[in-house]
Amino acid sequence: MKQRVTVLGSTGSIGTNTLDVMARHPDRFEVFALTAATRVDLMLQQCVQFKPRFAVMASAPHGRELAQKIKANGLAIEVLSGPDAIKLIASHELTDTVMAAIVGAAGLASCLAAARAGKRLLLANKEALVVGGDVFMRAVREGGATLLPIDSEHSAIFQSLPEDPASWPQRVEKIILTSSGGPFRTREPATLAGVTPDEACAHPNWVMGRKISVDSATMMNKALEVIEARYLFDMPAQQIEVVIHPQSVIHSMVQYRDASIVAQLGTPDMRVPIAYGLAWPERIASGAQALDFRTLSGMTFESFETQGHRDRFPGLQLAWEALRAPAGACATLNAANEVAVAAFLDKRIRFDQIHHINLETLQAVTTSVPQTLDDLLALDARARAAAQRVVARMET
Ligand SMILES: NC(=O)C1=CN([C@@H]2O[C@H](COP(=O)(O)OP(=O)(O)OC[C@H]3O[C@@H](n4cnc5c(N)ncnc54)[C@H](OP(=O)(O)O)[C@@H]3O)[C@@H](O)[C@H]2O)C=CC1
Ligand SMILES: CC(=O)[C@@H](O)[C@H](O)COP(=O)(O)O
Ligand SMILES: [Mn+2]
Repeated sequence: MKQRVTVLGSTGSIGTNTLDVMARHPDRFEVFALTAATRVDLMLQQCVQFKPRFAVMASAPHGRELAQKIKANGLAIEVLSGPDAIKLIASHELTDTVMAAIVGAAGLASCLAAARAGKRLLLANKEALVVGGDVFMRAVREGGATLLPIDSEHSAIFQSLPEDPASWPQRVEKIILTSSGGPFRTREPATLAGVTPDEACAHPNWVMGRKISVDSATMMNKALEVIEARYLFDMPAQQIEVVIHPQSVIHSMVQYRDASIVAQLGTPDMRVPIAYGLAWPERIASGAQALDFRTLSGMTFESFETQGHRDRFPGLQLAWEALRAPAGACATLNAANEVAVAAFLDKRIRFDQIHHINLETLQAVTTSVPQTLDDLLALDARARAAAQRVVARMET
């Protein structure tokens, strides 16, 4: 029987790559539902090609626009709108697999719904786990969901770990996350105040959405990934390390107690971890090119402690600081960062101010240990309001 897949965030970079992989295997996969926020015309094209049972837009006006176009094209697809509709199809009894590819904490509620409904949950939406933390992982356990990482580093780690999670604490010395260093790896820290959103989004190796691209440029992406690894693999924060590897060939590594290191390598193409998640434990064609070692010019590594990286990327350290604080600190950090990145992309603040907003918000918001989705959403809202106040002060 075919896997019936729901793609949350189907119009984004991960969403379109997911549909690309699925289209290569019509015998294995069918699209059950698609969701998007603003790109109605792309959603319509996807509906024409994949004929899902449901198409969901995040807001009612976009839902109405899509419904008109679906009707005009004579398609028999049910159009819904709003966050509750996204939750509904993420947990629908007729879907087996949910690709979580909404950007930001906006994806948290649908991830939790899929987890509680026991779905095979393919997690690209790292912010949902950073915000959800233990609440998220509890929902996965209690719902009996299968959680598979899509983030390239976490897919690499998952592929490099032994099959039995019970053996990880005894066997694993540490996790080594690789980071490209982004577009500003060699840039003088003092000049970062003047960079534009387009410069920040010009990632040297990966083509991605604008929010994650800015995160790569500040290395907040790696901070979020440290927190993501902490929860996904139940790994103490002090056993997670970051090394700068500008070529993005090694996607991450696991170091074992005997000093052996196991890594996953490949060209920088998200269709590889997506195909792995869709087919796991099997392997299927992804459409990506394999590495050609005869033409690979080299692999290099830089310590975070050298070449001014600490000054260039002050945000990375916040991951370990947030993980040392009460659990809500990770949600606060994420909310601040989402607000700061949006303000930078809107040209309301400078690039170097992103870190100051994150730091100040972390200091301003007192955190507790959230127990429920409502607790998390309330904390997220409080942290966003605090971050907006810092942005407003910086704008003037
Ligand atoms: N891109 C990549 O290579 C990687 C991405 N990730 C993670 O995957 C997630 C998606 O990233 P990416 O694909 O780059 O992002 P994009 O910005 O390209 O896509 C985001 C998707 O989410 C939808 N969306 C945005 N806001 C909302 C909302 N409030 N409610 C519902 N849907 C919404 C968008 O709809 P619309 O476009 O219609 O407005 C779009 O479909 C992020 O968490 C990112 O960190 C992780 C590893 C690699
Ligand atoms: C493709 C992917 O998983 C991104 O998170 C990517 O890793 C970004 O690269 P850097 O954050 O290492 O620059
Ligand atoms: Mn990543």
